[in-house]
Amino acid sequence: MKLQLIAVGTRMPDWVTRGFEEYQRRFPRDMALELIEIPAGKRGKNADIVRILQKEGEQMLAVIPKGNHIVTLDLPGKNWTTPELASAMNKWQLDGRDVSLLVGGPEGLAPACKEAAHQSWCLSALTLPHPLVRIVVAESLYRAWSVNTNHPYHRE
Ligand SMILES: C[S@@+](CC[C@H](N)C(=O)[O-])C[C@H]1O[C@@H](n2cnc3c(N)ncnc32)[C@H](O)[C@@H]1O
Repeated sequence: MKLQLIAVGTRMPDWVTRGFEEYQRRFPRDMALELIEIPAGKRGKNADIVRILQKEGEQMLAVIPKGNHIVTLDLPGKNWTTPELASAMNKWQLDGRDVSLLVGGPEGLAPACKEAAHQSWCLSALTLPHPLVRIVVAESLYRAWSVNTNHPYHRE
């Protein structure tokens, strides 16, 4: 199974890139974590946010291979514990589809992305900055993988 993290925002600060790659490189070959960055629309003074969100959403959905299982990162989503995330990951693997995880930009995800989602995952009741979300997602997925494979990274 492949994991695809589709996130709005390019040109991340160095600490974000390094933080994400720190976890990305730990994934095994049979569960590689790919990052696809979607350029954020220009948010000028009179920007049409509805149109910008819609365009970001279209770009996100366009890079998802047909048949993938789609999980949005969203505040109304499910608050998974690590064992629950590990169990969800097990189900994804049994299901046999690749998984696309979607992280929105400053105003969140486009309605079309929310509609396309099969599952929604909430990391915390706090709104987190989108650059940080990609690091937390990578670490949490790696931890879930370590639970499922009895790797010593996760300790109860
Ligand atoms: C700055 S937030 C957007 C906030 C926006 N007001 C909203 O309601 O979605 C950017 C993205 O980070 C992700 N995100 C932020 N906090 C999150 C959380 N606690 N759980 C899951 N995803 C979160 C979501 O994908 C969101 O679209």
